[in-house]
Amino acid sequence: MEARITQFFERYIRNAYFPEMHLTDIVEILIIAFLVYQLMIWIKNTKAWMLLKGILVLGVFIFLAYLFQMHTILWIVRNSLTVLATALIVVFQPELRRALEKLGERKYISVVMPFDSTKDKGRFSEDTVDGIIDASYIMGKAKTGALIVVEQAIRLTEYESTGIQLDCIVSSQVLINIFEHNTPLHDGAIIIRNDRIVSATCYLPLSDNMGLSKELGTRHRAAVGLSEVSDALVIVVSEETGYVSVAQGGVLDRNISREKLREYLEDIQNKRRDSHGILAKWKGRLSHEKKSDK
Ligand SMILES: Nc1ncnc2c1ncn2[C@@H]1O[C@H](COP(=O)(O)OP(=O)(O)OP(=O)(O)O)[C@@H](O)[C@H]1O
Repeated sequence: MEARITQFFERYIRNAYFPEMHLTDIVEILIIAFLVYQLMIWIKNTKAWMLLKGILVLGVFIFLAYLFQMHTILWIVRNSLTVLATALIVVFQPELRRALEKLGERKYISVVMPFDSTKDKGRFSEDTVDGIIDASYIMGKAKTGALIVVEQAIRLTEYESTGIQLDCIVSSQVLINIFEHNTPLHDGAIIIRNDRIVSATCYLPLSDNMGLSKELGTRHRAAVGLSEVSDALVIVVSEETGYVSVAQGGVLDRNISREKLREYLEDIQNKRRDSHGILAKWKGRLSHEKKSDK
């Protein structure tokens, strides 16, 4: 028995090829695993999922053409590959742009440059935070619909220009007044930059995330849509339910409490970076995915 085991080890284990592992190999594997995971999330949350299914069907078709040696079809496929690659870049231009913008976001830059001097400066004041929170919950109670965009590092000039330019200090009274029914500025979204409202009645891009609840209408889709293509924090007050929700990074956190909204706002004010850093957001994203899988 012993001899057999030794023989087995001699034959299979000793001759087996174990590549030499270095620390850089482990780091490389971790980076690739992280990138593949991000790619899978991206495919799941964008129109890439439908496209992937289309590509699979096309792949099966090409395979059959290859199997049955259909030369003309294979010739067409060979000659249109470059056009297809260019078409993919054009179709995914907004998503690719967003991915590059995300890389340039300050949270990643500050990992590389820990001495970033702007890190501890708040983007907006406590008064602005209080104004947004008070207005959101007063409007929620009165079932007044609202869409409030809080700009961060990425400038929202292209969306700002779809609305009416304003230059007004944020306060709960002004916000409530803007979203009052049957007033000229109540439709669409307002954009807040630092402590000022810079535009109202703005049109935001609608999300095509198929995972969003069917009971949500265009106001919520617009909030998620903008949060997918920018780093903005978007607050939605539902006219139907009075719920206050927040969209950030393509994820909608529905019916949140005052305290939670304050956490979101203080987080982007850069005051709570330690407890709400990249890791915490990652954990939050995982739990959101678990919830939406149910
Ligand atoms: N693309 C958009 N950009 C900005 N605002 C939008 C956009 N689409 C819709 N809205 C706003 O949402 C309003 C319509 O909301 P709708 O009832 O369709 O959405 P909802 O998500 O069901 O919200 P609610 O719960 O408040 O009813 C519009 O009157 C407009 O003010």
